[in-house]
Order: sequence, then structure tokens, then C-alpha cells
Amino acid sequence: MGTFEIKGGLKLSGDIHPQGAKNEALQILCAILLTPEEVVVHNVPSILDVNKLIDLLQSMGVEVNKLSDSSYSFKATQVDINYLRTDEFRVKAASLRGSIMVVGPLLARFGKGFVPRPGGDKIGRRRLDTHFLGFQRLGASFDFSIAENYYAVEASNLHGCNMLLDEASVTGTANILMAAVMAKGVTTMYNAACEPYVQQLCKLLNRMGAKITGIGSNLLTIEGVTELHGAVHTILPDMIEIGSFIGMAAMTQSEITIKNVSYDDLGIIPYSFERMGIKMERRGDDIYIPAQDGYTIDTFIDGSILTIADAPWPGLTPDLLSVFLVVATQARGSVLIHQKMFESRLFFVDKLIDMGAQIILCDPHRATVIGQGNRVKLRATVMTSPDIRAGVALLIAAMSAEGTSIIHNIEQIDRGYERIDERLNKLGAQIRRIQ
Ligand SMILES: CC(=O)N[C@H]1[C@@H](OP(=O)(O)OP(=O)(O)OC[C@H]2O[C@@H](n3ccc(=O)[nH]c3=O)[C@H](O)[C@@H]2O)O[C@H](CO)[C@@H](O)[C@@H]1O
Ligand SMILES: C=C(OP(=O)(O)O)C(=O)O
Repeated sequence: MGTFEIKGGLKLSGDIHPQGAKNEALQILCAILLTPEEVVVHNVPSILDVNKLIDLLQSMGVEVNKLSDSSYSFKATQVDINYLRTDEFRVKAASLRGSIMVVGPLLARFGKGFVPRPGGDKIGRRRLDTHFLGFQRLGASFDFSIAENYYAVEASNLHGCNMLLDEASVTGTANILMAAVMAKGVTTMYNAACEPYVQQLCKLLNRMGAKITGIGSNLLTIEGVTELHGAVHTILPDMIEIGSFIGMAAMTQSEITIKNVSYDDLGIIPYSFERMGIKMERRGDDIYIPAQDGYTIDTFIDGSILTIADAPWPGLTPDLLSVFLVVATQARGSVLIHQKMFESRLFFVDKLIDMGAQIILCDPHRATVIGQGNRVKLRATVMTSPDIRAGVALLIAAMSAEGTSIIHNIEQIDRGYERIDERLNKLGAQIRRIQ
């Protein structure tokens, strides 16, 4: 179990470049299985989950070449489908959420796909019904072995259909889309997720020869083609990392510039931080955050307490609510954080309460934060990161606290944040990897 030691109370300054987006990378890397030709991907983040997926693809027979620190070429000319039945695949695939998205492309190209229950954060129930209901609508047969914890789909032919997803699942939309691009006829997918991750996947698939329209909306139309070819793709900056840096700057009263953020793809994220009272400026494609003594949480028009809640895109991503929560502890004013999608993502507030924050966990989905401004500094403590985003929220808390904190289980943070200690230390943080 890795550990960070963090000296709190230091201000950061300078420029930081966001990494490529984790959740987009996981979709794009699975899409390379759709063609025997070469796909080149730029801005691939070097984070645990992505590196694990690259390793998994390699084990399946994909030719992988590292072209630079963040560029790779992939060629899935030979794919060993039998490898998917091995114990090695089972162990590797079960360690990350993104592995579920190999099923759609394999079903489209080879007529079958298997996967164990995927890993990812333990943040509540994470059902996969949307994925498999979608594959079934395209004509696949489905089998789930409870004993083996294995999902399997098979189809000699996939055919287009009109489908209404039971929920706007992000990985579900990507998975079904990758199966539908080579189905016979036209598929319409309504209630599709439309996060920038999915938009980027659609754009790559179209460059590979697919015919997808409705990109960016919740109604995708996919005209099936018989084959896809090679292409080049560049992953967008990670909007969750950008949001984490905004929160970090405000909490540590730092002046930083987040470079090349692809502002127009950030949706409601900047506005949501502005409602927390955080000042920031768009400068070209950068976000400049001035050092600020304090920030005051807005209220609704009628004066009632602000709610920050997640919603499917273009609503606010659930992956930033832990950051909003920690940022609120040092604000002036109060806010209700409502995590609607996941039921086990707010329990980390206990750690913040230990550090002196005023928070009432109303139920597993809702926490009220009474911001104390800078009057009461958080106190350093020893904690364990329960999931990726709580991990980064605790890191932000530790960076703003008085004294030296310890965070265990930082593999959770490394899952999604590239060399976070080194990059923040360059801005003046003191984060030491002690194990
Ligand atoms: C690898 C990856 O890309 N992971 C992301 C992906 O996970 P993932 O694709 O696994 O998440 P889903 O979009 O399927 O759904 C997440 C949860 O939200 C619930 N739900 C979903 C849609 C909806 O309209 N209403 C609703 O309540 C689901 O029941 C589920 O409990 O999307 C999540 C939701 O943005 C993010 O937290 C994850 O970081
Ligand atoms: C929940 C997340 O990731 P995953 O779906 O990979 O568990 C996340 O990125 O916040």
C-alpha cells in the first residue's frame, strides 16, 4: 500500500498542464480492437488504469508501440479470443472498470466477447444491465455465470434496431456504440450518454469509417458499416483533473494557471466552481486562478442554501463532487452536496470531520457542509484513500491543513492522476511518496 506524506499550508504558484482524460482513454483504447489497421493515439495519460488496459490489450495479442511519453500506436491484427477465457485475463480485467469496454468491439469484430465483473471504484452498486440489454437488442445472446462471475455475449450477426437505454450509462453507451458501428442496418440509441468522452469516441469511430450522427446529443444514429480502418486520435485534457486543480488552488489560496484546458469541453464545471465563490478567468484556452483570501458560496435566487448535485452530461459530473465538498469546508457559507448516482462515495467525510470540518452526512447521498472560511484551518491527520476522487479530495485537504498529513492507499489516486506528487511539487507543494 503506497503512502503520501504531505506538508500542509503551502501556497502553490505557476503553470500546470492537465493530463489526457482517463475515462476517454479507456474508451479509445478499447476502440482500437475494431480494426486490424494501425490506430495512433496521442495524449495518453500514464496512470495505473490506462497502463493496465494497455497491458491487457498487449496480452490479447495487440501490437503496441510507444512512440513518445504520451503517444502510442496500436495494431489489433491478431487478437487471441481464447486468452479471454484464461485466469490471467480474469485477474487483469477484473482490476479496472474500463475493461468492460472490450466486449462491444470484440462482439462486433469476432462475434463474441467475455469479461469478468470489472473493477473500478467501490462507490456503490455499479450495474452493467445497460451494456448487456443493448447487446441483446442488437441480436446477441447473453449469459452471466454467477458462480464464475463472468459475462458472455455471442452473435453470428448483429443487426441495427431502435433502442432506448434504461439509463444514460457512460461506459454502457460506449460499449453498445462500438458493437453497433458494424451491425447490419441502422441503430438509433436514445437516452445515450453524451459526455465529452463519448463524443470523442464517436469522432474517432467516424474517422475510422463509422457513420454516426447526433454526436453530443442523447440520440445517436449509427449506420452500420462492414469494416473500420486505422486513424489518429488525440485525447482531450482530463476535465476531472482540471476541476481538481481549481479546487486545490482555491483551498490553498494559490495563484495558478491551468494550461490548454479545452475550455469549451468543460461544460458546467467552471460555472459550478464560480457558484462556490471561486474567482477564475478564462485566458484563451487556459484557466487563470488568482490567489484569493477567501470565497463565499452563492445562494439560490431566493436566498436558500445552494445545492451542488450530479447529473448526466451536460449536468455536473459525479466525479467532481468530492472535490466540491472539500472546497466547501473552507468557504464562507453553506452548501448541500447531493451525490445522486453513487451511494457510497461520501463516507470519506468522516476524515474531513476529524480534520475539523463542519459537515453533516445527512444520508449516503447527501452531505451539508458549513464552510468555516479561513477562520478555522483544517488539522493534519492520518487517513486512507477509499476511492480515486475521495483520495484527491483528501490530498487537497491535507495540502491546505496545518501540519503534516499521511494518506495511505494512494494507488487509488495513481489510478487516475499522473505523477501527481512530482507535478504538484513543481508548483511548490511538498508531497513525499514514502512507500
Ligand atoms: C471508466 C468510466 O468511464 N467511469 C465513469 C463512468 O462509469 P460508468 O459508466 O460505470 O457509470 P454509469 O454511467 O454506468 O453510471 C454510474 C452510476 O450512476 C447511475 N446513473 C447513471 C445514469 C443515470 O442517468 N442515472 C444514474 O443514476 C447508475 O445507476 C450507476 O450507479 O461514468 C460514471 C458516471 O459519470 C463516472 O462516475 C465514472 O468515472
Ligand atoms: C469512478 C471513477 O472511475 P472508475 O469508473 O474507473 O471506477 C472515476 O474516475 O471517478
